[in-house]
Amino acid sequence: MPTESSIGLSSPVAAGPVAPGVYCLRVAVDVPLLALFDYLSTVPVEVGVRVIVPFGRRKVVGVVVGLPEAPAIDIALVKEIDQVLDDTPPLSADWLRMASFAAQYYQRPLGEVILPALPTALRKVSAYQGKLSAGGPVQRLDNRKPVARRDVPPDVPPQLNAEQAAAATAIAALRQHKTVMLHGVTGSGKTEVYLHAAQQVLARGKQVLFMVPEINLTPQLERSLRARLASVAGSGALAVMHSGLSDGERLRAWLQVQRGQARVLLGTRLSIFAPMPELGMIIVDEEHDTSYKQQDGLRYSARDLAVWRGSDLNIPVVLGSATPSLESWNHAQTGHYLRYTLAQRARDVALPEVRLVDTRRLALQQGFSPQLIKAIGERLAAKEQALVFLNRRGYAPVLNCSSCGWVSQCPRCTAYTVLHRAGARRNILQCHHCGHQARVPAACPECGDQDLKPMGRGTQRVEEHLAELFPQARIARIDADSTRLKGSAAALFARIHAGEFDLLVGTQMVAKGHDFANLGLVGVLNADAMLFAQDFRAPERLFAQLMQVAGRAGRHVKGGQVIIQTDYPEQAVYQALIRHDYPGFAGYGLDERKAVGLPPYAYQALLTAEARQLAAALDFLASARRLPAEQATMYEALDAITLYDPVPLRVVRVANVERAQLLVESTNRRALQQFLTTWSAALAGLARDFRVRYNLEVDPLEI
Ligand SMILES: Nc1ncnc2c1ncn2[C@@H]1O[C@H](COP(=O)(O)OP(=O)(O)OP(=O)(O)O)[C@@H](O)[C@H]1O
Ligand SMILES: [Zn+2]
Repeated sequence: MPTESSIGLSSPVAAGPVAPGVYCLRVAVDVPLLALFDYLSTVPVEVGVRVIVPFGRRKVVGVVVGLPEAPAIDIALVKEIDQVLDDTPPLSADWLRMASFAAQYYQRPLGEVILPALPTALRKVSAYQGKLSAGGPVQRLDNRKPVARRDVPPDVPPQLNAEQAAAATAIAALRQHKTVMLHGVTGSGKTEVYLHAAQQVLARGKQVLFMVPEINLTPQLERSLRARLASVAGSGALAVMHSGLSDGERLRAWLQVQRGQARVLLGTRLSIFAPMPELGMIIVDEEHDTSYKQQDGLRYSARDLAVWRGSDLNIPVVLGSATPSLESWNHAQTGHYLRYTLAQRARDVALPEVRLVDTRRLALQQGFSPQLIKAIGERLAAKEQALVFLNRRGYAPVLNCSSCGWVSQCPRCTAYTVLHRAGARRNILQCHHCGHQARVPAACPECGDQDLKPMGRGTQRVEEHLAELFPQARIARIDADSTRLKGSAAALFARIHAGEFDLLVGTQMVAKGHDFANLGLVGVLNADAMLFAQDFRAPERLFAQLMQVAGRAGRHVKGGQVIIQTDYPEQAVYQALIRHDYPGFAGYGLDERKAVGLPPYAYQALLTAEARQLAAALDFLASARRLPAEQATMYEALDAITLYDPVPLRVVRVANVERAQLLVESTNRRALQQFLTTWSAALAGLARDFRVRYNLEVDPLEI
């Protein structure tokens, strides 16, 4: 019973019964390919309502997306729905428009967009039927005692400086859609600008969606938001949504915003799909951050969807960053986005001095230059905190036999295994690609020599060195390993902010957003690793990362300093950093992209195939590449499209699966979209023939 159209919503107005007392519903369910199916109902049901329907031998939850006059197939074959779920308001027309746009743009069936966006309980048959369902998840939640109110005493907002005031006033004055880029150097007080603009939107009775890249940024921000917004919108006006919530917490937040009880939603990328009936503004903080891109399932960019949703709802969207993505910067340069600049730090402090230490001719002590060691010592003596940044977790990236050259390798991946300290005396080898773990061999598996040595260093080893160098210092390590448990990142950051540590060692987790009050020095180790990465966005990302981490220094204390150790001090990235020159770096980057026709001057899609054997993946891609020339409908669009040769991924094998990719490019976004729609429809059948798994990613961030 699949219908003809796989996407596209029909009119929400009931078409009237197909027979007396019988209504036809078009329902989206979470299955691949044709995700819309027709059902009959004996009661009229609105578009946007969830229903339980029979599907094959199962029952599933679906969402009504259309009310056709007649089913697309023989009515005798059409089944009846099982149950109407009316314990939440229907998904609104604008919400469904966004889902439909995302489905079209990212080449996914509508049902695979709509249903995964809902809290689990709202899309689970067992939550509604069976012994334990007790009136359904919404009623169960509503029956429980209300949540403890988390009142935070109101704070006194600082007097905005002139740049902040200009930006906040201009943003708050917008009464229709405009995308505003708030380009503010690190510590320039972008948060205050958001808060002031948001307050005014709330005062007009609207809701605000405030997006941040990562969960570990939310506690600090959550507190300021509660403190600041209580007076305008009442306490309890804030809901928080991120992937670290339990199913119940997520459902609660969803209902609070959908019912309009919560006026502000603070959330990570998934919050772009929150139902907000009175949405009046969307704020995307650190808009350049790659966490806004979902990396599996529907591979959407929450930032891009935010701009789309804002335009669809005709409301302003604010994109804030010290280092905007080149895509967004380009829009600002061409006048497509409004731009406000905060060039000064908000407090009475200057941007930190950035110093490059040329490590080519230096004797390093366990990876540290004498300059960095001296600088750390001085900060500690002055009772300030210092941070050592190294974007590599574990003890050492590889274990090596010094007599035969053996290196520790993952048996399932084309990658080294990383040496980790798993306890006081216990070391393990761990693969960062598939999670595979192995004991550390007592002797070299190749030659039997016992002299196995860790090569290079990760955060654990740096922590160990620092403890030797500065035995008095209280050291905290912040990386994915030290913050694995739920809530532990928030707890660790709380202790750091409370001044319980003198020295911090961390990966990019510490780089973002945090307003450290007592941090005077940032030291950067091994930044060069990213300098020569193949990905064309690597320099942009390195610059952003270093600028962000540098920006943690000297935010409240004077004389902040950043020391970057490098073998390539003359590189453009580093030279721009010394000058804090984002516009210069971005201008240079955009010129380069333009010269070779890369985004934002071209649009891309990436077809990735996975198979047991690389050859199968490559064969599939080669056939996929030939398809268009063989099919007349696709051939027409081909003029504007470039299909590159299929190539193996850099890390070819992960968990015994081999991977290859095919890049599709066009300077014409619409042509690319048209092409992808026809092409992706044909790919599914092809993949079945070749027995490969594949995914098609639009606007890929990594190639
Ligand atoms: N007008 C102001 N007067 C005094 N202090 C201010 C003012 N505005 C903001 N601040 C303070 O300045 C500090 C930096 O602000 P904030 O964290 O918002 O910077 P940011 O622009 O988000 O920086 P980053 O991009 O580095 O995260 C905070 O401690 C904030 O409380
Ligand atoms: Zn592995």
